[in-house]
Amino acid sequence: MKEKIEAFLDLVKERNGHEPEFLQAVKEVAETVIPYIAENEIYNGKNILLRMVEPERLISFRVSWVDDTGEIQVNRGYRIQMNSAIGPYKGGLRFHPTVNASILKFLAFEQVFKNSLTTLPMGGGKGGSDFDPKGKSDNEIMRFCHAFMTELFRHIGHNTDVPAGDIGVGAREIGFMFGMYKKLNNTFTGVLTGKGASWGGSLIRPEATGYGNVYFAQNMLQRKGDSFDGKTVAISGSGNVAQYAAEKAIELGAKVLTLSDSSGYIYDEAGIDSEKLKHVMYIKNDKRGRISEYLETYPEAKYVAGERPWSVKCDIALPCATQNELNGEEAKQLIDNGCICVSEGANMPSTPEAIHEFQKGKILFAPGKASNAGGVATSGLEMSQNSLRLSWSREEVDSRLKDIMKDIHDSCVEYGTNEDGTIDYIKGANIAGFVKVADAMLAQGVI
Ligand SMILES: NC(=O)C1=CN([C@@H]2O[C@H](COP(=O)(O)OP(=O)(O)OC[C@H]3O[C@@H](n4cnc5c(N)ncnc54)[C@H](O)[C@@H]3O)[C@@H](O)[C@H]2O)C=CC1
Ligand SMILES: O=C(O)CCC(=O)C(=O)O
Repeated sequence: MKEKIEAFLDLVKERNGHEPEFLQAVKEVAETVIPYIAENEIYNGKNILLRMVEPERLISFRVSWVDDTGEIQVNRGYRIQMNSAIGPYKGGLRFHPTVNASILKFLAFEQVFKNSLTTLPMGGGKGGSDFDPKGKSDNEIMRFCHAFMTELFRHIGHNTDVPAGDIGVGAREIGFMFGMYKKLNNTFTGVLTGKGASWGGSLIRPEATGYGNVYFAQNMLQRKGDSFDGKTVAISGSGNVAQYAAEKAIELGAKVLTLSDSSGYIYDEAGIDSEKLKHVMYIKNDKRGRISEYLETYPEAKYVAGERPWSVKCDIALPCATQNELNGEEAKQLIDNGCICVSEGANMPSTPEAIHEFQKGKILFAPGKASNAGGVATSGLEMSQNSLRLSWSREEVDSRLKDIMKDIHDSCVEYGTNEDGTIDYIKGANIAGFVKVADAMLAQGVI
């Protein structure tokens, strides 16, 4: 089996050798899915995984725009349409200077499995730009988003490809892009999700990824007779996912100790309570400042520049910032400090070495493609509401989100139970996500 997996990975490497993040994501899936394919006759000899690692379409385009000084800026835009076997391409747009084809291909590949896990009919895609929103004025953001959409619009549509937010793309950017799409197409459709509530957005979508991650962790803990109540929680990031993971953890009786950004982390020993979290939301969402500014209002907290929060003693860790933000050494430190559960809010935040430590330590570990699927699931619910021309209440959407996260958890248990009764949530998520897409691909023939 080892040789089979290596031969497959060598082939993928030959074609994508310069794409380390993509190869990392493929390796993690191949290690669990290839043995499953070998055991299941119907998938044998069909090269399904080889087809799944090749995007159906990869679009790259120039985005020219004028900054506030009158200078012309040029960025690169992308949309990766990875797999449409079970529904229209669906997945976020990331605006960050590190964006490149490797990062977007890893995200699009993960998205295919994640969307399949949600039980909703969504294929997988991802896109974005190497545009850096940091320090840009609202007008510059608007001009960039408009310029980006003047090309993207011809590749997407509410039945074709439905983008949404990701790092650097929130409600403000979705608004600007939706406006330009509507103008160019002269149609008001649910072509993007994450829209404002008064113009087609779903309640709870902003909260959904962070809440969903905590619901997933809650399911893992409940299975062991445990809960969030009274637990200490370390969270990385301070953006959309981190903020709402913190909100839900606090609501469930946990004490949130940390938040971070790319410059460092804050550690508040007394706990970041609801009021303090509101202030974080003001710093990050309104002022668009740095997490270190927390100390201007709460000087009793500590700020550690240039570090990540994983040396802080905690019961539960929720990495909610970005890929490869938790390495093997940090994973060891978390376990040595008594951490019992790691649930990924970000996409692929744990390095392979970190995952190895979590598995060796036999602690609860949820891979992002399962635990952060609440965001895209609620995007799926936004698409349903748009089609029905209805808006569901907060309670209705939240209750569906909870049910979906429980279904995803239970699918992971179904496909990921080891002989000793422990659950390999990585294996469970990969196989459960694979089966639905593979069955659809088989039914649709070689296309
Ligand atoms: N927004 C959503 O609905 C979903 C987001 N995700 C994933 O969650 C993660 C966070 O996304 P959002 O919160 O939406 O983005 P955001 O733009 O709202 O926040 C990103 C956060 O990550 C921090 N960050 C970025 N680069 C960093 C670095 N190199 N080191 C440390 N911190 C860094 C930023 O300072 C910020 O706090 C990403 O991995 C994203 O792909 C996953 C599922 C859905
Ligand atoms: O809601 C969506 O379509 C995008 C979510 C996303 O980008 C993700 O799950 O990583």
